[in-house]
This record gives sequence, C-alpha cells and structure tokens, in this order.
Amino acid sequence: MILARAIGVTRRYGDVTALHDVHLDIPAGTVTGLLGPNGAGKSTLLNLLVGLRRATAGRIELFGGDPRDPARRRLLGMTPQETGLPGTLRVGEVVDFVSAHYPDPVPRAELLDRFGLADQHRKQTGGLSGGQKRRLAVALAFVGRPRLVVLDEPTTGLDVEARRALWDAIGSFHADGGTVLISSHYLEEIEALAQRVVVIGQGRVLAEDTVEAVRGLVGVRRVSLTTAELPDLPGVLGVERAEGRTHLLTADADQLVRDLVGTGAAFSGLEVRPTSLEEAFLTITARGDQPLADTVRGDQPLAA
Ligand SMILES: Nc1ncnc2c1ncn2[C@@H]1O[C@H](COP(=O)(O)OP(=O)(O)OP(=O)(O)O)[C@@H](O)[C@H]1O
Repeated sequence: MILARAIGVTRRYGDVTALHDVHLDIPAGTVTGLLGPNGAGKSTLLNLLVGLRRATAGRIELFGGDPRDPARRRLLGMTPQETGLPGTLRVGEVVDFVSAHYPDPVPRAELLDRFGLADQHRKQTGGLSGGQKRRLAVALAFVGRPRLVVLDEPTTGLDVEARRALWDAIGSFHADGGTVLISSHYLEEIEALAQRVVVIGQGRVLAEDTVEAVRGLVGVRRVSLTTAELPDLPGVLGVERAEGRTHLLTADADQLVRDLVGTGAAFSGLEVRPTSLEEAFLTITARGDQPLADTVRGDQPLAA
C-alpha cells in the first residue's frame, strides 16, 4: 500500500524552481531516506507531502487523498526542520497538549523514555539544551501513533549519543510496522535507518534505489597526484587539473592506484581521500539533469 505519493510535482517560489516533475511513492512499512545537498528541494518535497505547501503543478496524495484533509493529517506525524517550543511550558505539559489532539496517544512516560527525556518532564522547554529540544520535537511526531512519520533532518545539531538514541527510537517504530520518510545530509544516517533512498538534486529525483546501490553511486573517491603525463586508466569517472595537481574521481580507488602503478608512469604526492557526499553530489549534479545512474559511468568524464 502506498501511504504518500507525489505525481509529477513541480513547485516554484517566484523564479526558483525548487522541484521539477517529481514522482515519489512511500510504501507502507518502509523507511525511506531523502538525501541531497543544501537547496536540493528536500524540505519543499516533505512540506508538499504533508500538506503544508501546495504544488505549482502535479498532484500529492496522502493516504489516498488530499493532504490538507484534517482526518488524514491526524494519521501523520511530522517534525519540520525548524521547530519552536513554548519556552515556559514544561516538557510534560507540551507532550500532554499535543497528546490531547489524538484518540489513542502514546502514554507520556513511555514516549519520554523512548526519546531519552524521562528525567526532563518537569523542566521548562526553554531550559532544555539544543539537543534535548530537538529530541522533544521529534518525539512529538510519534505521540499520536501515526501511520507515517515525516522527519526533516531530525538529528541536525545532535551529538553522537543523542543521534544514536534517536535512530534507535525511529528504528523501533519501524520494527513495529511504522512507515518513515526522513531527510538528511548524512549518508550514514540514511544507511543506519533506511532500506530505500531517494537522491534529490536541483529539484529532481536523481536516483531511487536500495541504500547499497546508491552508496555505490555516490561512494566516489578522489585520487590526487602530481604527474607530467596521465596514462589512460579504467574506472576514472572524472579528471580535474588544478595548481599542478591531477585529481581523478573513481568508485574504486584501490584498483585505480594498482592500475596506475602498473602503467609505470612517473608520479609523486599520491593522496586518496573520500569525496564528501556534498562534493560527490556537486560533481554528479554538475553534469546536468540526467538521472544519477546514467550520469555515473566510467566512459564519461564528470568534470570538464
Ligand atoms: N519560501 C521560499 N521562498 C523562496 N525560495 C525558497 C523557499 N523555500 C525554499 N526555496 C528555494 O527552493 C530551493 C529548495 O529549497 P529546500 O529548502 O526545499 O531545499 P533542501 O534540500 O531542504 O535544502 P537544505 O538541505 O538546505 O534544507 C532552494 O533554492 C531554496 O532557496
């Protein structure tokens, strides 16, 4: 069953096209990760799916109908990228207030325990740390036992321990049959949580696949060296030259280095480093608007 669906959705803000002809299905029982660099259109897509914004063209379906219908919205839990909590209310009071909107809310103690906030229930939210506020904001998305939870970069600003605690809570919701759509900049976050990943760049869906397949696509390494003449090497996705250095992009740095040594070419200052996800996206999306799977091919240089 498909819980949420974008059908040929375009969204413009004035002259900016934030999303262009996006198709996306969120099947029940899955954790889908939405991955993309800054400004890719992730928040816009999430906000459209939950009915906070309207599409310029195309259609959104939430639980088979209009996402603005309150009866449908009640089956949804959402934590937007930025949340404000009333600073003078206590943590427990905020949970009670939100719980009152749902017929069968998760009991307060259970919810706070699940999100590592059990000790904080008497504290005013204004006195919570940034990480605690974020955890509370995410916990509130789960209070009404939603069928679908939408989380927009839920762990931004959290330390490693808090991030893991949140992953555990999201993971156990999924283990109980829950459906989650989560956006993130962090590949490891998507790897930890999602089975399926949708890569979005410049307002378009560039890839939609298992986490493993997409990791292969964006797992590009940068091999840098100083050399007078670069031999022909297999598996080179792109070549850049800057300040006397040659930078090769490849999905298999070990093999590339073996091949390089095998050619007998003279080189110095060999360095291998992972490209960041951001960098990989910039390189890949710089090629234009082809789907990622078509873009990352060994026979095409990625960078001019
Ligand atoms: N309210 C708005 N008014 C004008 N332009 C907007 C508005 N919201 C988003 N945009 C633009 O739409 C594009 C997509 O933005 P969006 O926030 O959806 O991206 P994102 O992938 O969520 O980015 P980030 O990872 O930085 O949160 C960007 O170019 C952004 O500047």
